[in-house]
Amino acid sequence: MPTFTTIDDLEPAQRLLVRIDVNAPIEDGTAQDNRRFARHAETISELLEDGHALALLAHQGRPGRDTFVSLESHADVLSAHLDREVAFVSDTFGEEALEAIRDLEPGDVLLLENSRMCEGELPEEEPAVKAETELVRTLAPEFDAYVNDAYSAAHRSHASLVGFPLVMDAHAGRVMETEYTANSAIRDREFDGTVTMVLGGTKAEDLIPVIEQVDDTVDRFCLGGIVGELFLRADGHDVGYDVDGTEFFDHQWADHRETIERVRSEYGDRLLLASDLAAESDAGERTEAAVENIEKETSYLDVGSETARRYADLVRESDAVFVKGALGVFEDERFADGTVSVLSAIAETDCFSVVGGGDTSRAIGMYDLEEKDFSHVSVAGGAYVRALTGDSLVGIDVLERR
Ligand SMILES: Nc1ncnc2c1ncn2[C@@H]1O[C@H](COP(=O)(O)OP(=O)(O)O)[C@@H](O)[C@H]1O
Ligand SMILES: O=C(OP(=O)(O)O)[C@H](O)COP(=O)(O)O
Repeated sequence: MPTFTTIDDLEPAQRLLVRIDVNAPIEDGTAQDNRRFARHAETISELLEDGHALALLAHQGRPGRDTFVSLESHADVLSAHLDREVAFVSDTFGEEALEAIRDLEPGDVLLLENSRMCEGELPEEEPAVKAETELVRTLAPEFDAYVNDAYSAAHRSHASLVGFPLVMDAHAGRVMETEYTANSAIRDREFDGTVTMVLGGTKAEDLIPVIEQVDDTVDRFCLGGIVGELFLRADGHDVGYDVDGTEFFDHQWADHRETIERVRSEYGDRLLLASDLAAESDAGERTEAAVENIEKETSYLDVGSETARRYADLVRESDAVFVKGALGVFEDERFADGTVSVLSAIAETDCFSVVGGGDTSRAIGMYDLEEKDFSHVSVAGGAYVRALTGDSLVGIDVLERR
């Protein structure tokens, strides 16, 4: 049972600072809808119905990446889900933001600018240090209470997530509460039979520690995506290198090479890698190659069809399956085979299954799969896998410590 308080414990009609996580895929500078908007919209609606006035705090991307953009378009996506206007101010805690915050009336909702554009939000530091940042010190006195609904970012010790609970009344929102309950139940559960974990996506730093920490529970790991390509590089294949200006591989390889090589040699056959990969041909079509024949200058965008079938078969034989991260760029139909084959195989069976990741869980809606065919679909990625390992999440720790 969680030991944090929730929005049920709020006094009526308060001025609330609500941390949500609408970190989303970006196309042409604009936020694309993912499941996070709909889930947070439910918390927001409930708070508005209770007569609160809300300022929403959120982040998008990381400095230096293409996805590091303003939250202006996020306000539009959220407005569509809420069926009411979400005002936006292109400032987080400066004069313009404070003016907009002070104008809030009960029932109003205002989205503040990307918190990662503020000094002090990043990097990861102790909550007590974050509580001293200008962001926290300026915004806290403007509100009666802080609500953290951003479960999917709760593994980050950033100011907007861990600073406020140290200096003001703070509660968990509905997404925080439901994800915490679901993911803790998974963590505490014992499984009979074969447990498979499918790991992909872009963030090796989040996934590699997980492999070692869930070692007792998980029988085999099926790897794909950028993370899988880094492991293929460790096997000496010509893949997992940055080409065409991509910035996925070389810095992750520099940071995690030793761990990747160690995990690869320790886990041997329990760690399954792609035997073929798919890329885009000059004619714009999907083309495939066995890993022995891949070329260093090609950008690979999905596992190949032989690998997709093999992973899907392993999923069908499993009693529990955990997925984090896509096996390819599923947003493009040509490169969705790996991800969709695995998800469809899960949906066909009655195994216990959890699919996590803000991007990955989006594939369920995009490819006409139904949420009811999965035991739990988490809007969190890194936070969910960390919770699976039994590690606590700092954003929840600070709520519990209150
Ligand atoms: N080979 C690849 N090249 C580029 N992007 C990839 C590749 N494989 C997977 N991806 C991308 O990984 C993203 C999901 O990764 P990530 O953000 O780490 O996971 P999540 O948000 O689901 O936790 C997908 O949007 C997908 O496009
Ligand atoms: O999308 C997120 O994480 P996820 O991709 O692991 O689900 C969170 O918003 C955290 O973002 P970050 O991984 O840039 O710190």
